[in-house]
Amino acid sequence: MKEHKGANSFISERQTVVTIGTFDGVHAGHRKIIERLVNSANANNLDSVVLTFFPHPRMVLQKESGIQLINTIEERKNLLRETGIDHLVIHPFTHQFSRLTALEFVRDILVNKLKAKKIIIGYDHRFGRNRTADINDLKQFGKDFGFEVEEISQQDVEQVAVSSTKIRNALLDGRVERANMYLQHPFTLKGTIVRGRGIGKDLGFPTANLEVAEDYKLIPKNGVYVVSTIIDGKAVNGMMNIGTNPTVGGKEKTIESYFFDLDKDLYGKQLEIELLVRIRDEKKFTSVNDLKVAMKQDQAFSKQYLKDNHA
Ligand SMILES: Cc1cc2nc3c(=O)[nH]c(=O)nc-3n(C[C@H](O)[C@H](O)[C@H](O)COP(=O)(O)O)c2cc1C
Ligand SMILES: Nc1ncnc2c1ncn2[C@@H]1O[C@H](COP(=O)(O)OP(=O)(O)O)[C@@H](O)[C@H]1O
Repeated sequence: MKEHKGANSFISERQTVVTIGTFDGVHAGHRKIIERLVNSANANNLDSVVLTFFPHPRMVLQKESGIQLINTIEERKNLLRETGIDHLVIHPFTHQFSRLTALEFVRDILVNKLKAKKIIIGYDHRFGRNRTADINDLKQFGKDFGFEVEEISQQDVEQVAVSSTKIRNALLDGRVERANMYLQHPFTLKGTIVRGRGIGKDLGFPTANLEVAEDYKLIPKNGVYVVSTIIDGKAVNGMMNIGTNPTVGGKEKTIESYFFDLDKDLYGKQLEIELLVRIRDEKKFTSVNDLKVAMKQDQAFSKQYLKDNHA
């Protein structure tokens, strides 16, 4: 997969078949559409192109919406790489870009830059300034400019939309097993290990604090989770707490993990941590000792869960 930082720097030998979308989560439904794209490209001797926008249009046009995405752009890129597409075009979505008319978008971007011979698109897709154009306009443009339009049916579009929403809702509810089932891969949190308040070691459970740089990344519901990651090339399991540490008078929301059978300085490391299942709510215990007891129970639960489900 070749990555292009915008349609302007796109180069390909052959003409292309293009699909347009956010593909947040790159879940089962997205994979079906992308499979159609790749098969169509192969059958017609075309290159397959996914055109996506970043920042997400709502991050630019409705800043206050506080949009939360399942994937950061980096994660989305890595997941799309596995699907076998030839090109990923990440076009910068700016106010200026949003002012392009439908004609300008089709002619200048899809036809002239991306060399589209075919476009696979949802029946309800709208585009161009103020989203004025629809799929019938696109079909008419196709006649004018010589490309074909393949429509994704209402049923298929709804399935995709529903599952993105379902995944977000499941994560916000802490139902990560359910989310992972829809995703067909584990939901992850990726970031840098930073210093906390240094209380963990005293508790007997040193916890690596994960700082996620992207403010638009969806963070699942507060609580305790069984997790898995790779540290220095080795698979490591552990348990994570997302919350404010009320027992020790914390205020800020932190994401911290204790990893089993590991004793290593992790400060500054980049980790991508898979969330597997939620164990319980975060609680305000009456003593640090009660917290310790709970964490020992969490550890026992996690190990049993990993044994049963993650051998
Ligand atoms: C598995 C796990 C479960 C936790 N559960 C709770 C909890 O229920 N309530 C709470 O106040 N803190 C909880 N914590 C957070 C601890 O209070 C935290 O690890 C400790 O304050 C260390 O913070 P530090 O790394 O910033 O020093 C939990 C941490 C882990 C790793
Ligand atoms: N098994 C482990 N799991 C998590 N962190 C560990 C482990 N062993 C050592 N560490 C180190 O200990 C640090 C956490 O210790 P802690 O006392 O909780 O301090 P802090 O408040 O800075 O997170 C981690 O960031 C990591 O560098």
